[in-house]
Amino acid sequence: MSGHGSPIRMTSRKGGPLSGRAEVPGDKSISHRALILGALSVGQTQISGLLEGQDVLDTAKAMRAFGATVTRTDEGEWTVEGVGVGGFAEPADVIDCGNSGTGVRLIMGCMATSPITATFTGDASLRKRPMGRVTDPLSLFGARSYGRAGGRLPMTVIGAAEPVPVTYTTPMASAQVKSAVLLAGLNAPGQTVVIEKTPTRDHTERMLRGFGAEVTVEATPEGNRITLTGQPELKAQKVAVPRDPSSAAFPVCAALLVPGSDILVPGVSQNPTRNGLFLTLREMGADIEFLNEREEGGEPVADLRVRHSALTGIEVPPERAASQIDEYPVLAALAACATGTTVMRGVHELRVKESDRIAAMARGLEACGVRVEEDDDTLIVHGLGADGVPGGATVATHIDHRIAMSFLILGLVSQQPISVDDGSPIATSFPVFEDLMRQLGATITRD
Ligand SMILES: O=C(O)C1=C[C@@H](OP(=O)(O)O)[C@@H](O)[C@H](O)C1
Ligand SMILES: C=C(OP(=O)(O)O)C(=O)O
Repeated sequence: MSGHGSPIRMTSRKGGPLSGRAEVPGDKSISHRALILGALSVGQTQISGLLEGQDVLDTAKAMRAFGATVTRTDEGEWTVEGVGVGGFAEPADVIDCGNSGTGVRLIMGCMATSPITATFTGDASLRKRPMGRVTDPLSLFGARSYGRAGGRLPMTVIGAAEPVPVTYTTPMASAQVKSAVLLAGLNAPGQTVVIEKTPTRDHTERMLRGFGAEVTVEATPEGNRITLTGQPELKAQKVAVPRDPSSAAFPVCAALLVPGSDILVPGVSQNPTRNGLFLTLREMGADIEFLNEREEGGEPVADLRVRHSALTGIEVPPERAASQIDEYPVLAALAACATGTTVMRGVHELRVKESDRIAAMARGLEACGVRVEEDDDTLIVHGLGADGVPGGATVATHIDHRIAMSFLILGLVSQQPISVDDGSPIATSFPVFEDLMRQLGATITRD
């Protein structure tokens, strides 16, 4: 049974300014996709800068179970010897995707149009998350699935022996759903179409093109219409993974909050489907310079110079939600130290992440002395100003890496230290978080 190791209680407290370079690891979304598309290609894909977080390591293990050869060199490069589109073997055992929604949903997509059966599970957090959002469209290709009530893991997917192509409008803004449909479409004859009302991260489309698939994107009144031509031969590639903007968010917000700080965060992806937080922070008054803007691995990147700033609460435009969806927890923590109120609407999707992130942030902030309001789709944080957050609480993280990191950042400026009951899930996305923050000068300890 998939588990979750012993809890690691962690505490952060006030200290001096942060300075230096924060070299955050590779992008998690791109890392999953590089392994998956490598496995679906012919030849040897070479990946540099892969995020070696547990979520991605679980995807690497899954790709081996479907027949790909995945290896790591001593220099930290990864290679994937692929089996080609339609070449997946039936795994001999249950596929355990750990804590990763991206891993399980994308992998379900890419096996659903092959005549094989696979059973998926995950940790206690992933087993609570809805899978119907991917198995519903996968059934249109001819796949069948059997899971627990509410479309929960463990779940068995029986791939379609004679898949048909699909046209599907995603009912929620989700790159995981979009990607699952496109990956399933790879092994269906003809054209598979995904229509999304709100644009979501486009790494699957970019990388599919990079591996040789034909993918077109057309803006229509209904939203983006993405068309994939099925059964291409994907060719192995060299992939350079840019640094993860969702991980960069933590040192960036820490530097904005801690007086006197001045840090450089190099090589961070600035893909417009991912950069919402940086726009929001600037509107709040953040001093962030975007230096040396360039292209790396098919993605726009920049070096961010971030200095301590006085911040003001804002109303975050709801149409920006998809482009900063994973950054709301740390934004909520930062908003607690702004002057005035920060209103975050259109954020219902946060309720079905590793935890219910609206509830987890609201309860944690309240425990730290911050007034919040929430409804199904909204989180409102009443800022207490730069030195105003009392802290002095232990916050429940609910097996959610981003909740843990967000409160450890808040503890760097609250009047009393803040503890999290379990920092172990941080290793799913940002295994070097503690070391990196300590090197910048932050005081974060394991109790
Ligand atoms: O496709 C991806 O790589 C991701 C999509 C997002 O999830 P949704 O598709 O559920 O919005 C995001 O929250 C997740 O961290 C990564
Ligand atoms: C939501 C996240 O990941 P996933 O859905 O892949 O578990 C995240 O990393 O914040």
